[in-house]
Amino acid sequence: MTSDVRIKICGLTTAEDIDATARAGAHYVGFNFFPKSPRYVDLDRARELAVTVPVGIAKVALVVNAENDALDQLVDRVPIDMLQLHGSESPERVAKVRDRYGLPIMKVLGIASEEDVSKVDLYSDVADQLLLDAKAPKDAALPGGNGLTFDWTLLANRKYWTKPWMLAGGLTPENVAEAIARTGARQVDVASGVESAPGQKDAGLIEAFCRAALEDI
Ligand SMILES: O=C(O)c1ccccc1NCC(=O)[C@H](O)[C@H](O)COP(=O)(O)O
Repeated sequence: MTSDVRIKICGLTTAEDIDATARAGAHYVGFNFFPKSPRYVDLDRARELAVTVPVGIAKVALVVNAENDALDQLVDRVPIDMLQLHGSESPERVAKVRDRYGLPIMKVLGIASEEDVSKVDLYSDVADQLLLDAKAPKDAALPGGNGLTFDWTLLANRKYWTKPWMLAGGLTPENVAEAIARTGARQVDVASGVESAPGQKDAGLIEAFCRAALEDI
């Protein structure tokens, strides 16, 4: 028996990554357009990869506080299905991006406290999905993809949320089943937890992650 948990593998950079992710049964692939990331792909590379993604797997573009010019080029050149806003975009900015491109928006919230969790309400009317990730440390070079978990008990007393949400932050093949069981997440996202080195995806780890996430426990 497999569960109905949906899986996003983020920061794919090669054709082999796409192949491994599709074979493992993931539901979303993420392309990272943050230039400082070890997972960064430029528009040409992203386009080459995106056109090979099997139908039925959603192609997500991860951007950080991107301006319209950059988003215009991205959306024009790369056939994506969803935008992941991973910066400090306000609810107003999220609404504007959604209106301008007509694409579903996944807004990321960095979580380290109850107050951070309460921000879900601020974005529920303007985002199509929310991604709850560990808040990056103040001195971190990257706003995400740091392999850090957050305190999952912060999600225990949440009220009913109206939009689908995804759990991220430090997930691995070893802890993803526990994370799902403890938080009730129906969607999970991983970047560094399925890599052999920063930015290098490992097909065996992708397979193990998906198997563990889809296992009914
Ligand atoms: O992965 C990156 O390099 C990155 C850079 C800038 C912003 C976000 C980034 N990753 C975001 C993701 O979607 C990750 O999957 C998420 O933060 C969880 O990362 P990890 O803890 O490494 O699984």
